[in-house]
Amino acid sequence: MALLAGRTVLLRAGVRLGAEAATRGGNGARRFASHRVLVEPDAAAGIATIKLKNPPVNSLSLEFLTELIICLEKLENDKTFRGIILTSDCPGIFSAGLDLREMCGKNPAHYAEYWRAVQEIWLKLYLSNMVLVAAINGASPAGGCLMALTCDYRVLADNPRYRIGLNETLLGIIAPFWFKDNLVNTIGHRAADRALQLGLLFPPTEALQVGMVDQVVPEDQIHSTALSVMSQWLAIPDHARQLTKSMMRKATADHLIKQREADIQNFVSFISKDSIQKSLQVYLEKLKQKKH
Ligand SMILES: CCCCC/C=C\C/C=C\C=C\CC(=O)SCCNC(=O)CCNC(=O)[C@H](O)C(C)(C)COP(=O)(O)OP(=O)(O)OC[C@H]1O[C@@H](n2cnc3c(N)ncnc32)[C@H](O)[C@@H]1OP(=O)(O)O
Repeated sequence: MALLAGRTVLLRAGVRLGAEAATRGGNGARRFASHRVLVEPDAAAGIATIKLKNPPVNSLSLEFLTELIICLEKLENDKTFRGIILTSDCPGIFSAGLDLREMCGKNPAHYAEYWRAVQEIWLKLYLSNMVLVAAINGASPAGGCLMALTCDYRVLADNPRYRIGLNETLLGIIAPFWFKDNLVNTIGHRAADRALQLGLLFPPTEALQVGMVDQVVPEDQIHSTALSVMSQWLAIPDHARQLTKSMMRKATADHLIKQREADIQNFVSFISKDSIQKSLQVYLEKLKQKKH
């Protein structure tokens, strides 16, 4: 069982926490990994590196999101850790965003369950008491970008194929208001207005210019840079940093929390429309045919 938004929910079949590996790392810290979320703890430094491993593209399926939510809950409750580095184990891809197959051809109850999990991961990451550094080592569209935007600092590997942004309009869908709020808080209103309407995916140089990421570094330096940024952030006393983070983020998170059920209903009715289903299917088909 896992706690989702204060409710205890049964994990769907297939998400078997019993299948977790729990071993001790070299420094004595407990190392745990589910199928798709690898955690590399450095207890001495108080840092855990989370590696997303849902090949081929780290799309955020319901099962993957559920594993990630559980992993974050565990880390948040473990006083050993003060910081998380969020990165990918899939070469060239940070995350392809929400799993389009969860939003196509399913029933309203499924859409509602899925959307609640999407809200939950965002709230968990955005309101985390820990320092979150995104080491973005691959393409990061839509929901992948959103995950990075929840972090306190973003380092992007310098590769023109690693584009980042909220490209929802290109799929014929709309970024929800809380995706938009998170983006506005990061790059400002004018840049967000343009980026959202055009569904812009920024290559590294432009992402840095617009403020979507804080640093662009050669690919082989991404982890060392994330570690050095982390040590700078961890030098700040936790209570002062955490209260400041909460002061900066609470209003944005409360905006969603207050409208959570209405947001789920909006999503379900929007995504169930025939025209939206058609757009998503066409987009998925294009992705599949790209290779042929
Ligand atoms: C008024 C009320 C409003 C309420 C709100 C309403 C709506 C909001 C709803 C939703 C918001 C959604 C946000 C999202 O995150 S949507 C997802 C957007 N993601 C993308 O556009 C990325 C698509 N993928 C890519 O561009 C490329 O795959 C990528 C650059 C990531 C990697 O390229 P690469 O060439 O390496 O790999 P591919 O060959 O393209 O893909 C391999 C394999 O994976 C499948 N796939 C890719 N992305 C997804 C995905 N997001 N979901 C599911 N599956 C994906 C792809 O089809 C290939 O499959 P196969 O051919 O091997 O079977």
